[in-house]
Amino acid sequence: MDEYVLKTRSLTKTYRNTVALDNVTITLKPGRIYGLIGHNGAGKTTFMRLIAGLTFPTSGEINLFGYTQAKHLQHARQRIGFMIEAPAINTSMSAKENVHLHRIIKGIPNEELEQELLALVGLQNTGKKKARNFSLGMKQRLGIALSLIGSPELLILDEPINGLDPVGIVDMRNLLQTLCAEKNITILLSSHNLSQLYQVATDYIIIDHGKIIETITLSELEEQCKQYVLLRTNQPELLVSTLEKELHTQNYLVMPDKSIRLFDFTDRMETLAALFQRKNILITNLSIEGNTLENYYIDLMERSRNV
Ligand SMILES: Nc1ncnc2c1ncn2[C@@H]1O[C@H](COP(=O)(O)OP(=O)(O)OP(=O)(O)O)[C@@H](O)[C@H]1O
Repeated sequence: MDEYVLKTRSLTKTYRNTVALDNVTITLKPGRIYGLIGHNGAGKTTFMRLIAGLTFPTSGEINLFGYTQAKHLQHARQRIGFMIEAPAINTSMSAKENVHLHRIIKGIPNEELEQELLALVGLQNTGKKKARNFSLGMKQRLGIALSLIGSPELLILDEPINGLDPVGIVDMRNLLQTLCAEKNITILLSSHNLSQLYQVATDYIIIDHGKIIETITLSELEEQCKQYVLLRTNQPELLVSTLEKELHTQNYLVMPDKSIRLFDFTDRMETLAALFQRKNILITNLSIEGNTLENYYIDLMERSRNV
């Protein structure tokens, strides 16, 4: 079934001399967490502002929950929540007062929602403390609580992790995963740092100079950045049969140059070295190889810029 929350077709936004977003065609499916990754100025905020209706496209189409026409789109936008640029909080008010104010503005009668949302984002015990005295992580979580007031099906968050300390990052990751898994909210969040969103997002959309240069799922990314033991020997057949017989693994590849990539035992180099010595296999290389996330991202950028 072709289920989707959002589809864009050739979405483009130009400012006077700048193409901020260039022919972006993507589909977001429900129940997933999408990481929009790109350097400063890549077009992430512009994309989010377009979807949220904060600015208008120069050309192209936005299809939100099946609606494309301007008047229907505006209605469909009631089903999204967003925190773009700074969280919309009043810093002279407490967390509870902020949530209350936004609930009233949105005309939502359910008062219990206030406490429920504060608990969800971990701010239920902040009492009268004013938001100006909150940590950045607390402010971000309050901003998310505000964007959840209309019970959105799609949540758009611009750099919610940026600037958080390690504890704040863990809290934010847990919150996002809870929202997706337990509240069934599809999430689109941006970051300029791929590793920041690693293990949080299920899908990664890499953007550069306004263009999507790659979309990749978490498992594909893990595959790309997989570590392996690189083995070289002049007895590759013997080595392979030893791996199978002694270590009971077939998780290896023999490369055209007869080197062997072993994807198991990456943390057991001593075991491997001892085994090959015992079996009198002369090893000329035994090292851990593989792309790091950082290298993967840098390579991707370089390749796209050289096209
Ligand atoms: N209102 C505007 N007027 C003119 N140019 C703009 C405007 N908004 C964005 N731009 C330009 O569009 C491009 C994309 O900007 P955008 O803010 O979407 O990038 P970004 O990926 O969100 O970057 P950052 O991480 O720095 O926020 C940049 O070159 C930016 O200078």
